Amino acid sequence: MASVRVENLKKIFRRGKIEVRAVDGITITIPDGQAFGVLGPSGHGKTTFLRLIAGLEVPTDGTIYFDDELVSAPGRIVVEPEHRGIAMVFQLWALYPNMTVYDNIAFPLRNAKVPKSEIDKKVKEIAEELGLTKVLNHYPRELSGGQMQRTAIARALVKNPRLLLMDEPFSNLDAAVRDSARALVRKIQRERKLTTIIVSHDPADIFSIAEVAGVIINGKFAQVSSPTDIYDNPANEVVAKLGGDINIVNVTVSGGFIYLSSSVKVPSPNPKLEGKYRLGVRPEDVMLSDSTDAPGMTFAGKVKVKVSSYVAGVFRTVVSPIDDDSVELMVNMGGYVEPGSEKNLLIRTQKIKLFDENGENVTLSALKTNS
Ligand SMILES: Nc1ncnc2c1ncn2[C@@H]1O[C@H](COP(=O)(O)OP(=O)(O)OP(=O)(O)O)[C@@H](O)[C@H]1O
Repeated sequence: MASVRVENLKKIFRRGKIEVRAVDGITITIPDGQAFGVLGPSGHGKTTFLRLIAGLEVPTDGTIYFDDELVSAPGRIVVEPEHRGIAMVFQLWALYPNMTVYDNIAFPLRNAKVPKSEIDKKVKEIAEELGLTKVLNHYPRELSGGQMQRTAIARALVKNPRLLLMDEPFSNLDAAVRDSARALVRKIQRERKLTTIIVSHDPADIFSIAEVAGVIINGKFAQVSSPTDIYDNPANEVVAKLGGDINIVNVTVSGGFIYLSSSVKVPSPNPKLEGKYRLGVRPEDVMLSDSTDAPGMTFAGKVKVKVSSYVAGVFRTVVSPIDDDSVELMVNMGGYVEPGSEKNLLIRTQKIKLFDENGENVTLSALKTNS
């Protein structure tokens, strides 16, 4: 296993006269044994970052070390990808359909010209570890979904990599098997303490596997923290949206209250803030009730239900303050709520976030005041 140390890493692509700064000055250390997740929108440098670590791209600037060994330097690859001890997984599902489980797992070893007897030993060992011994002679079409996943993982791990790199590994799986695939990768990563970097645009991939996550925006890490912290305390509005569904509404903060409309308000978490902000609150931190209180929630005012639709196990219900139709909030409800009905809006105020005009999270910032 290895630690990965990246210093001031840059990759600039040139398309004619246009420069694309795919990776724009990343410095990070991923300790030995850690599962590190890279979350980011499409086209913001996730794959390029991973390819630089793999040695498939030459850095424009900056250095990469595996432990204390320099592997990439400005303008040159010092250690070739095949000598880095890495396994790369692009899609967990992608087994070779015309090869047996045995041959699928043996493939990377044959490629590396490992002697036959050693291949046999290693394939059998990893098959035993992953419960595949009985299906070594089966073809992928004869496997259950779980066996396919385990075969793909066995193939990634058979060379005993010191670093596992995964690029959107679950994107081709159906929702039902995706969860078990994530759980399996997490279990194996934790058991083996295998340094792992997983990149995805899907927060569920990152949050279910990574111990530490970095959010990459425009080739830079906008935030590096625990997944929980990224979800609960996003550095800015873009990170907040990448982390999951969030209501964002324009608000006025005045006299210690945040006004969503003139009649819907909650206490401000920061008495120093005054003026116009954008409020962020996740659907699970808002509820509708006939009562004005619920544990941990604050009554904000009266709202009218606009739409209630069933999505993935919850009724996504859109409401507006009764005195301002232009403000909309999405609330997750356990049952259908009749459009047109009036309800009390309750908000878990300790979970709200306030963003300034630059999108920065100023919820608890003592320095930023607009007075
Ligand atoms: N070989 C290349 N030549 C020119 N531009 C490139 C090349 N590879 C990537 N880019 C550009 O660099 C930027 C970052 O691309 P990258 O693939 O790293 O993003 P990403 O976050 O992985 O996106 P996605 O999730 O869509 O794969 C994009 O603007 C992309 O068009």
